[in-house]
Amino acid sequence: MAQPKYLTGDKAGIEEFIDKFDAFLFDCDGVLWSGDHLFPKVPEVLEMLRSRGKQLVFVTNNSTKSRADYKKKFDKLGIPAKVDEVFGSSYSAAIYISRILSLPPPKNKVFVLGESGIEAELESENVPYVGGTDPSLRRDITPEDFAAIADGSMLDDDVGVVLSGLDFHVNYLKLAIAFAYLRRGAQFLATNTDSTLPMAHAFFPGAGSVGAPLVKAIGREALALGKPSQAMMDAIEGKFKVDREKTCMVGDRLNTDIQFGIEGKLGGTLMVCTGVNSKEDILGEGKPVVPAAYVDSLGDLMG
Ligand SMILES: O=C(O)[C@H](O)[C@H](O)COP(=O)(O)O
Repeated sequence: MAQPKYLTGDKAGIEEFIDKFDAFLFDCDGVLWSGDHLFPKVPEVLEMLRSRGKQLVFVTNNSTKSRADYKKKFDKLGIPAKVDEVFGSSYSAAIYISRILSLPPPKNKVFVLGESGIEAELESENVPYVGGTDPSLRRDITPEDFAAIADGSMLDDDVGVVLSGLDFHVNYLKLAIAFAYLRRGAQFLATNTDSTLPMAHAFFPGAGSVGAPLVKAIGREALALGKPSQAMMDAIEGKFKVDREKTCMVGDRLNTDIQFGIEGKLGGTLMVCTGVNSKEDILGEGKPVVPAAYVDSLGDLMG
């Protein structure tokens, strides 16, 4: 497998690389920022690409925020972006449920293991849901709960899907309810299955780690609708009409972002080393996923 091209400090190489593409799909956590800490020169890079007529799409697996929430974050961090340029895993899951799965109402209700970003995107697609940020579920399970889950009186007969995402309020009660729906035959979906969440320049359990207890209990994986799922790439191509050959995926995580671009047969992939993976993960023989090029940090594209 060809070695990736190192572009940091290579002005001519950067120009040549950028000129190959009309569109850039940007991962967010680990590429643009860590939490609320913007990496150096990110606004300048995005502005430079826009000034050269490039189409930008922000493709994030972080299901805690809706597109509107991300637009607020971009504004707060001084990043020029339009809400329609954001395509998150919650939106991808909502589109899949409403337009692809499209279970016949009323059996299309979703039990959410996740935050308000998922709820907002389900609402944007008129998909009914329960669970999520419901405060009545943020408590210890009781003997009465065990009985009511077991006899079904606590469950909603219209729930046909369990959607698992990054949930900062996960607890045994919510897992027990989700598990009960899965045992009743509900479809098992995940916004994404990232093992870790890059935050505050460190790593924390990711969406995949939050949903792992359900995978263990039910004995099967969820269908993930975030990167590297090609259902997400197809939805992005359909919405933004990008030419895959002239599109580049920019990411920090090999097994989601870069794999997403390679499996999507995009014209190129660029890894930045400010997030999950580092250059040691892509240099040398026998590496499973290798980007076309890499830089130390996104700001290096300013040459
Ligand atoms: O655990 C997660 O959900 C992910 O680590 C996180 O949200 C990834 O976000 P992205 O890097 O795709 O913006």
